[in-house]
Amino acid sequence: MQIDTTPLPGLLILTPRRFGDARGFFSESWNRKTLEGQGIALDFVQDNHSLSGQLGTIRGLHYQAPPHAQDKLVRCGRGALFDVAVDIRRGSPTYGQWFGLELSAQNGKQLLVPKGFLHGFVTRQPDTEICYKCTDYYAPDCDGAVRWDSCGIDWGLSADPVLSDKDAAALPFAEFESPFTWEGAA
Ligand SMILES: Cc1cn([C@H]2C[C@H](O)[C@@H](COP(=O)(O)OP(=O)(O)O[C@H]3O[C@@H](C)C(=O)[C@@H](O)[C@H]3O)O2)c(=O)[nH]c1=O
Repeated sequence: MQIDTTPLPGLLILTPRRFGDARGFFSESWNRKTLEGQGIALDFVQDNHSLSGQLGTIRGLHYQAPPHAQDKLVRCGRGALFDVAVDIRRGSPTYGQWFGLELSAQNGKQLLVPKGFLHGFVTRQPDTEICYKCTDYYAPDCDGAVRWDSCGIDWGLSADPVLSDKDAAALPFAEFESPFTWEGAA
């Protein structure tokens, strides 16, 4: 697995090796033992998969608060998306900063989004599927959202995005009080 850092401490890009042949390719998108050897020890307990039909669909920006905060390993199963994480660890040298990366079925890249980050994405192709593993179970009482257009993110949109009612009504970043601290970061 190739591991690349980003400008935001703890946010990593994981690119699995692909073994190509006449049928296509094989790759290990997660291997606990291998990754532990590379300094990433995580216990994933839930695997999520969603489909967004329309190009320009945004899901986000989401987090789960402690005690059910989640690390997420995100990849694209079909199509292409621009995946975004925002540092919300109070006291972090990069608090409030965002990083985005194209994840596609073709490039196979994965974003490892640790606890203490908002996460969201915009689809860059119709019928795009996202798959992500999480280190804690879904906990609706700890579910939180910040408005997609309140963090200065360049989503690369040429029209209004498709949003859920929940995401359209989310709190702007300026009014958001993060439950995460830099000191609490693993
Ligand atoms: C996230 C989640 C949702 N659900 C249910 C609740 C709801 O009825 C339905 C749709 O939920 P949402 O609208 O929150 O789905 P969605 O907007 O796709 O939410 C996801 O967005 C991305 C960006 C993330 O980072 C995820 O952690 C998650 O927050 O699915 C679960 O049963 N388990 C889960 O883990």
